[in-house]
Amino acid sequence: MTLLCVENLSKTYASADGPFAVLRGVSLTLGPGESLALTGESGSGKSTLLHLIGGLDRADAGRIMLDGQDIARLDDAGRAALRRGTVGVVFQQFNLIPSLKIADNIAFQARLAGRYDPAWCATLADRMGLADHLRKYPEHLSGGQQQRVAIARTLAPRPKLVLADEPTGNLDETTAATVMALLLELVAETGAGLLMVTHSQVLAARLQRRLHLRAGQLA
Ligand SMILES: Nc1ncnc2c1ncn2[C@@H]1O[C@H](COP(=O)(O)OP(=O)(O)OP(=O)(O)O)[C@@H](O)[C@H]1O
Repeated sequence: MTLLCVENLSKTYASADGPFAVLRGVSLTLGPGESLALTGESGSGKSTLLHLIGGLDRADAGRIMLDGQDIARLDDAGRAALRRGTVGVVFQQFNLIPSLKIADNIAFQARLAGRYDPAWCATLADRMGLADHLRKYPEHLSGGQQQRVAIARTLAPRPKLVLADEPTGNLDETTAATVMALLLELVAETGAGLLMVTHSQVLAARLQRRLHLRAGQLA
């Protein structure tokens, strides 16, 4: 089954100069285990598209089928369940919870989703090189370590689809490469689909497919 099917999606924002059509009939599909890079100039609507797919915002027209469900037809509880368990999101900002130790940050999303698996969380921490940091708080970790925590947290509930928005944009080149390699490796192992926004052609080339967003449409 197709994991994600986006059909003819449109989104218009109100601006001071009148309505601004960010997305104008965007369609794409993604299967389980597939990875897709989404590139496009700044302001081309990449983050908007990711937010719509993640159920964080609503489209004006078109349809998003995720895991066989039309997400526009879900009620609030259904959308919340989708955001917690089916879809995992990694942003450029790490968004860790400062008052929670690393172990609890990693487990947070999975616990919310009722899918906490201690052995899998331990594996993620291990693979991410975080095993020695589990009792620390986020402020005591480097940027690269914090982003690895954020990725582990996203993967902990075993989402079927991972949405990543410039996930290594805040890291230096070497750290970014390491973190990206881990992300790709673990996503591949879980069999999730990956849709990643990036400005980097080098990163985009590491994914199986690539789409470019221009003037609100995909090329
Ligand atoms: N909530 C909003 N209200 C009004 N306009 C918005 C809103 N969110 C985004 N926009 C506008 O929509 C356009 C697309 O924004 P978006 O963040 O999706 O672009 P992007 O391709 O992700 O850009 P970047 O690569 O710089 O992150 C921009 O012109 C932005 O100003």
